[in-house]
Amino acid sequence: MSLDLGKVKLGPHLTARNTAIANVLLRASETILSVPAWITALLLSEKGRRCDWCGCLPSPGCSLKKCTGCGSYWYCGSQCQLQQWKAHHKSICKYYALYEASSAYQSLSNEDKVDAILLSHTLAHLPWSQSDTTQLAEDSPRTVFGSLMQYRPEGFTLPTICGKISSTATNIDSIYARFGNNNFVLHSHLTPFAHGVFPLASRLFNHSCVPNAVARFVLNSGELPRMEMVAISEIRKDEEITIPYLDPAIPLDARQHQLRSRYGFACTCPLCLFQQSISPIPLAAPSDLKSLEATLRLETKVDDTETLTLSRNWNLPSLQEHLYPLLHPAYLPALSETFSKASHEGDYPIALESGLTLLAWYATVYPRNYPLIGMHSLELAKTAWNASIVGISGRSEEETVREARRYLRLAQQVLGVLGPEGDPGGPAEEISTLLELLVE
Ligand SMILES: C[S@@+](CC[C@H](N)C(=O)[O-])C[C@H]1O[C@@H](n2cnc3c(N)ncnc32)[C@H](O)[C@@H]1O
Repeated sequence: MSLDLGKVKLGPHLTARNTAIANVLLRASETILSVPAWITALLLSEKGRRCDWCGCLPSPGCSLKKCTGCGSYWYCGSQCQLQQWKAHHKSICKYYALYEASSAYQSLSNEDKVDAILLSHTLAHLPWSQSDTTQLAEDSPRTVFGSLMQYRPEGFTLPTICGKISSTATNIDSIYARFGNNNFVLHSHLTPFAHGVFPLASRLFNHSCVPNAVARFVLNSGELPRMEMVAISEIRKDEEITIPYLDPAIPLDARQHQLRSRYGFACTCPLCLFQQSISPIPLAAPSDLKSLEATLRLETKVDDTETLTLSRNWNLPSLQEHLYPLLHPAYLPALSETFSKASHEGDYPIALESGLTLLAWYATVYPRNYPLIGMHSLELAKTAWNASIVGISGRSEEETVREARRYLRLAQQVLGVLGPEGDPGGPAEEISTLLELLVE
C-alpha cells in the first residue's frame, strides 16, 4: 500500500512494517491529518449523555432523543439517528436489549463491552464477504482497515456480538484481531468518551514515548467525530511522525509491559532506552528529597522567569545524575498524591511547592508542548489563585496572583499547540476567564 496524503506519507520501518513520514517541514500546532471516524462506540458512562452518532453533548436547553426501538441509543436529532440507522443500527436495534442482558455480555469488563459494541457496529456497517468488497478503492476505510496489522494478545477471545451479522462477516476473528492494537480512545478536553476506528490514522502512526504529534478530536452535531493529528513540536521533512499510545509518565516496566501485551512490540524510543540505561534507579533518601526537588525546579527553569516558558527541547538524558532518584517509579505517584491532597485540603504552601515540582518533572520527562504539561499548569494556576484568596503567610497576595498568571500563560501556550478539542468550553475558556479575573 502506498499512501501519500500531502503532509504525511507511509514509509518503511525496520520493525513496525510501516511508519508515518513527514512530507514537508511541519510546525508545532500544525494539523498533519484530519479524518472522520469510521466507526465509534460510546463509553458506557457516556451512554444517554452524548449523541451515539456525533458524540456531541445536547445543546443547552435541549435533550437527546432516545431510539424507540431499543431504548438504548440516543441522538441529538433525526439527522444523526438516520445516519446511524443506515450505517449499522438497523442491524442491531431489535437485538440490543437481549444482547445487553445476556450473561456473555454482562461478564465482560466495561472496556471490553465497549469494544464488543464497536465490533458489532463494525460488522453491521459494511458488507464483509469477499465478493462484496472487490470494488472498493485502495484508500477506502474498509480497504485500509483490511490492511491493518493483526495482533492476538495472550487470552485473545472474540466477544459476543450484537445483531444478526455473523452470517455476512467472513472472518470476524481477523477483524477483531485489528482492534486492540489499532483503535483509538476518543477524548474531549483530554477526558475519554468513546472508542473509535480510524483506519488511515492506524495505518500511519507508530508509537513513541517521546512523540512529536498527538491526536485531538473535533465534534460537530450531525457529523461523525473527526480526529486531527497535530504536531506538538517542529517535525523536519522525512522525519518519522509518532504519537503516544499511552501516557509516557507511566513507569518504564509498566509501559513496556502494556506495549508488549497490547500492541505486541518492545518500545525502543529514547525515553525507554534512557530509563533502561539508568535502571535500577535508587530511591532518594528522604533527607535529600527537598534539595533534589529544588535543583529539578531550578534546572527546568520553572520558577525563575516572569513569563514561564519551557524553552528546552526534550533532553532528559542530560539530566544531572544525582537527580535520577526522582525518576524512580515510586516517586511520581507520591508527588502527585502530595499535590492533590494538599490542594484539596487547602494546605497551599505544600500544594504550590509540590505542584511546581510536578510541573518541573513533567517538563523534564514529557516532550515539549505535551498537553498534560498544560493541563497541570492550569491546575496549578487554580491552586495559586485559591491560595491568593486565602492568603499565605510570608507571601503577598500580589506575588501569588503573579504566580497564577504565569501558570495560566504556560497552560495557554501549551494547550494552544493542541488547539481546542471536543465539547465547547474546556481548558482554553477556563484559562481566558481566569486571565480576565487576574488582570494586572
Ligand atoms: C496502529 S499500528 C501502526 C502502523 C503499523 N506500523 C503498520 O504498518 O500498519 C500499531 C502496530 O504497529 C507496530 N508498532 C507501532 N509502534 C511501534 C514501535 N514504536 N516499534 C515497533 N512496532 C511498533 C506494532 O506492531 C503495533 O501493533
